[in-house]
Amino acid sequence: MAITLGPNQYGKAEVRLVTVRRDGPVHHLKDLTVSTSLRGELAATHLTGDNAGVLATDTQKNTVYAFAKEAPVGEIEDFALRLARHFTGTQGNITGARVKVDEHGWDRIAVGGEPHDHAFSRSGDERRTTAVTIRDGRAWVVSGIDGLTLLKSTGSEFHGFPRDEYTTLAETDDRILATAVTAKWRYEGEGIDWAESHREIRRLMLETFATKHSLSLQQTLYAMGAAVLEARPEVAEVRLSLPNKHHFLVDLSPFGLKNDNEVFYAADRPYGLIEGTILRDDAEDPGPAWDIH
Ligand SMILES: O=c1[nH]c(=O)c2[nH]c(=O)[nH]c2[nH]1
Repeated sequence: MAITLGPNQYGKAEVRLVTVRRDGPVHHLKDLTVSTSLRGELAATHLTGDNAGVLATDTQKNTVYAFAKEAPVGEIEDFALRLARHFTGTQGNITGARVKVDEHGWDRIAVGGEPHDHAFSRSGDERRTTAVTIRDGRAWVVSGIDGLTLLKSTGSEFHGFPRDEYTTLAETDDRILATAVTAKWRYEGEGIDWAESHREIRRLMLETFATKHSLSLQQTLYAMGAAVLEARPEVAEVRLSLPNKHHFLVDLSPFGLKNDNEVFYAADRPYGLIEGTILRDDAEDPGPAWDIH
């Protein structure tokens, strides 16, 4: 029985790339997931382990990040074409390349009806939620928002934290702050215009995220909940669960490129998870709180 190598390809899957183009105070965001896959004369590595023709998948990933800095990403079709032509044009044994790019949409957060310069909410994925509990004939309504992803490309710092022998995190006075909001708020009473209340609570949380200069996600969390309680008397308590969706600056210096807060690796895990409850101190106590959430 003869065994042969059939069709094969290799590449880096799902490179998470976020770029911020800074035109003065107005920032433009691109959020892409890029996958590369190369084909060609690759028998040697499979059959003998000779890697002379294997452009490392790590190099393919670096190329994605470096290309994002060397010229504006532009339309995803153009970006994919540039990358695919590069791989097939520079590696003698690579005769085919497939570059897939998914673009994730972001809308500018509206503040006072005007699109914000550097704060965005991701399109899609968001859900409006409610959980109603009847206990001893009494109704408790807890409504909320799930999967509302927000990002600000400046206006966020994190420093002053303790440094022990395990601390490596650099202090920063300008970072991307991104999160996916899970919010639950407990209503006081029932005769409420639920739709209007939801719309206004959402607006208050988004505007606060956009405009509050952040020294920590914890501070932003508190400000978002407090803004709701200050403006909406029908709400007794707000609970927020905010993952810190880290965006790491890509080190482009090995390629002779400077990264002025423009090219980021959007990590999906692990992530910080910041959670908290913001309460009105005169709110009625619903009893064991988790029963109604
Ligand atoms: O806003 C933040 N809060 C933290 O507690 C924390 N921890 C960390 O590593 N980065 C951040 N950012």
